[in-house]
Amino acid sequence: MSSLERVKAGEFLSATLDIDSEFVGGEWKLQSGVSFQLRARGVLSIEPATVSAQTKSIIVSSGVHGDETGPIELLQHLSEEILKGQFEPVHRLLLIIAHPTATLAHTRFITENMNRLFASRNEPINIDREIANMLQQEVDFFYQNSDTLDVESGHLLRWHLDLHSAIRDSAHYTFAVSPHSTYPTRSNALFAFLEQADVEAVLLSRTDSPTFSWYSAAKYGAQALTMELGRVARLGENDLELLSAFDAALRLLLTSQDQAYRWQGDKLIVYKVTRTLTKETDDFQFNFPASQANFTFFEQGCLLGQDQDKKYFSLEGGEAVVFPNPNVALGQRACLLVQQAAVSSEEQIEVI
Ligand SMILES: O=C(O)CCC(=O)N[C@@H](CCC(=O)O)C(=O)O
Ligand SMILES: [Zn+2]
Repeated sequence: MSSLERVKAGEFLSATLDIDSEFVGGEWKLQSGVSFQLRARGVLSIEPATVSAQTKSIIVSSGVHGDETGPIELLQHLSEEILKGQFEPVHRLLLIIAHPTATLAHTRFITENMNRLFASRNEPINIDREIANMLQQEVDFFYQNSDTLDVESGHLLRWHLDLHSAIRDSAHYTFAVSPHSTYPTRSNALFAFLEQADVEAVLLSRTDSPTFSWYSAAKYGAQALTMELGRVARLGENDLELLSAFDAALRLLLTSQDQAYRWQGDKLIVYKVTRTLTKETDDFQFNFPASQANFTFFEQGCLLGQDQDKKYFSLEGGEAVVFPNPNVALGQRACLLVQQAAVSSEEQIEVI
């Protein structure tokens, strides 16, 4: 069976992972009127039977880091039901299983961390760069054929949920990073979604980053999030029960014309990113173990790490560390430092 035939039969994941077979794309439609386009390996676009001024354009991506497989399994289940006509989205949808070569190799990436390759188009010198370029083009195509805003309600129509799993312990089992954008991408609807998905915390980034969710937020004003959904495990060994609240909230998002529920400012913990520490030299080191859990809090004045003669101390009010990794490439983020923040719960969420 060709990759196209396998996807049509509901096997989006196994067709994507069969990298030795030639890729065959194509378009087709179900009797319900839902139509599909297999645009590239791991990129499946789905159009609802009818489109209106309220129709959202939602990207759900997984596997940007190849070994973060829980979200990949979740997308396989969702896509299978859509492909078999058992679940019908009412919005435009782009499903992505991003990096099959890294997934097959059980690694985060092959040569370069792909989630640092979305600042601009890359010179295509390795597979991570080639895929990042292809994904940028697919996002361009998907959003360029869509409206940003439902003018009547003022609701944003572009969404991008980039699904990951954390590689270390975390005080919050699920959390999200909201990338910086000059567009108003932090809507009440987005925060209501996070709360419904039982996501425990959200980090508000205040500077540009070269990540996939940043690309959609910064270039297209999409309500984009990098979502950390639990811990890394091998493909087939994920307990998807732990992601059932997220799955339910996603399905609700895909099938509701509009969201009645509003975020009132409770439950979800909001952090602002105070600093991004960048590894400048090979001497960069943390003053805590490499396995330190995400959101470990340091009182003001603690020595967090150093890079040659530069020393990093926690700021006034203390700071918590997220994604600490001293082994990143030079010039890349070694960790985020965050502080809890009070925010307004109006139409757009702002730090008070
Ligand atoms: O658990 C970790 O240390 C890394 C998990 C991960 O892949 N996180 C993303 C976050 C991206 C963002 O800041 O939006 C990453 O590092 O790419
Ligand atoms: Zn990741």
